Amino acid sequence: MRVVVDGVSVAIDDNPILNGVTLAVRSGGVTGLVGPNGSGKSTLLRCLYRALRPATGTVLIGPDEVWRSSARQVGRRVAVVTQDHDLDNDYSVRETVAMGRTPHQGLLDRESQADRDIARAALERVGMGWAGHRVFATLSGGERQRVLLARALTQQAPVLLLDEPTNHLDIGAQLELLELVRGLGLTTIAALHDLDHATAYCDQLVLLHRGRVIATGPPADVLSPDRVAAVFGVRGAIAPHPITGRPHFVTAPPA
Ligand SMILES: Nc1ncnc2c1ncn2[C@@H]1O[C@H](COP(=O)(O)OP(=O)(O)OP(=O)(O)O)[C@@H](O)[C@H]1O
Repeated sequence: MRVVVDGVSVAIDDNPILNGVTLAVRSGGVTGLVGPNGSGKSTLLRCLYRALRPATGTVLIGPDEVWRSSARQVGRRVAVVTQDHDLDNDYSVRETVAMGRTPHQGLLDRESQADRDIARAALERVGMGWAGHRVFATLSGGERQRVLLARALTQQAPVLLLDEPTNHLDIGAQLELLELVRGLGLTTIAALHDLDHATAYCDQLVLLHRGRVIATGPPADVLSPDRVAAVFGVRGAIAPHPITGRPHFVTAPPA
């Protein structure tokens, strides 16, 4: 399912946060949102999952404008894993993952066997099948992150939004999660800090700087040494990976 953002601007307390952001994300690919701290990545994602209404501009998920759709309609099309872990409750892991079925259920519907099967399969898929009975808030940060991905998969939405999905994960789990996400075949948009992961796992990158899109395209085009120096203040280059031979981003402090 395509995602099209057209002229989206957001201001908070008169401070411009996003400024005329326009981009198109094709169906089924992985798009990385990259940019320095505070460049607007999370804010843009919030506009996509209907948590924040832009002052101007439109967001299309498939054929429908997000703010002309109900939260429930958007919930069937867009699943999201954010950094905000709600720990102020004692929901079990199983209950947390089952919440992903909400957009598919009527107000008075009870959880069906099919709902339970979908949730269980998602939990198994992220390697957390053993944790169903645990209280979500008692899990480690990395375990919680995987459970929230399972909840997103349980939503069975064609578009997956991820805000720093590898945060809290050890290096092996980071690569495992990125491989898993790539293999899902969903239209995925992920805010990523690690430019090497962005290079290795994304079909296209969107580089944000001070709320504006500076460049979009394949990682090797977007992360040119000049642009990386101008935006991040470091020396960076894409070179063949010594193990895989595939493009990989390497960085060095300023000369
Ligand atoms: N509710 C808010 N009130 C005031 N300023 C905000 C609010 N939300 C975001 N901002 C500001 O908007 C800018 C963009 O924030 P955002 O979280 O989108 O950036 P980001 O690129 O995701 O950053 P990071 O990489 O640090 O997570 C920042 O300067 C932030 O301080």
